[in-house]
Amino acid sequence: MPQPKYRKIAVIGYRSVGKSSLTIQFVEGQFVDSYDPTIENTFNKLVNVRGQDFNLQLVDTAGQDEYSIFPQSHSMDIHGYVLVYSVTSMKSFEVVQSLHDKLLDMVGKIQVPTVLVGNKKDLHMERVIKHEEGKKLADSWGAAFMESSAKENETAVEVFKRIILEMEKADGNVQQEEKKCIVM
Ligand SMILES: Nc1nc2c(ncn2[C@@H]2O[C@H](COP(=O)(O)OP(=O)(O)OP(=O)(O)O)[C@@H](O)[C@H]2O)c(=O)[nH]1
Repeated sequence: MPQPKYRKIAVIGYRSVGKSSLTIQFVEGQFVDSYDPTIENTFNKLVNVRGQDFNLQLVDTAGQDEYSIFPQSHSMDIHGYVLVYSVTSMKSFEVVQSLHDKLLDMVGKIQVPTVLVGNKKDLHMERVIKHEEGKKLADSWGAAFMESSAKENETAVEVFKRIILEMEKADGNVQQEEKKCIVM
């Protein structure tokens, strides 16, 4: 049995987009309806993807805006990034673009393993960002894209499995052929 791989993941985005809710849904399997702004929380979870155990450390970061100074700690020892916006908030979509730019500047690379997530997809009536817009942005970054609802366990799990696959790809552990059709 291979040893578990330790991977540290930062969850980043504008305020109130659902970073904590997605992380808690994944780690604890529950949705918390109340809003309690995060300073920073760390969670650990062991997951198995394709027969490999991953010992994940998830850093749920404080909400940022385009004026925030991107904390240096968010670029150190991090293997993958979950960048979150809310499909109900144009502001959060703009902010996630600025955060991505700052992130690349900080790590000094042109690409890092990233999943762009459009959260709150359950709020159909309040949607202002189309699926295609999110996908286009992620494509321009060379990142994976998905929409989620922190109310559903399934999509929260998918977000974190997707970032594991992105990190594995970056490490050369996913065959080219598999990239076209990713089976979870
Ligand atoms: N309907 C719906 N509400 C959500 C979803 N995700 C989060 N919320 C709600 O949105 C509010 C903010 O969620 P949080 O998870 O605290 O957001 P956050 O991004 O961690 O916020 P900060 O700590 O300020 O950065 C809470 O009231 C959540 O219950 C979702 O997918 N659907």
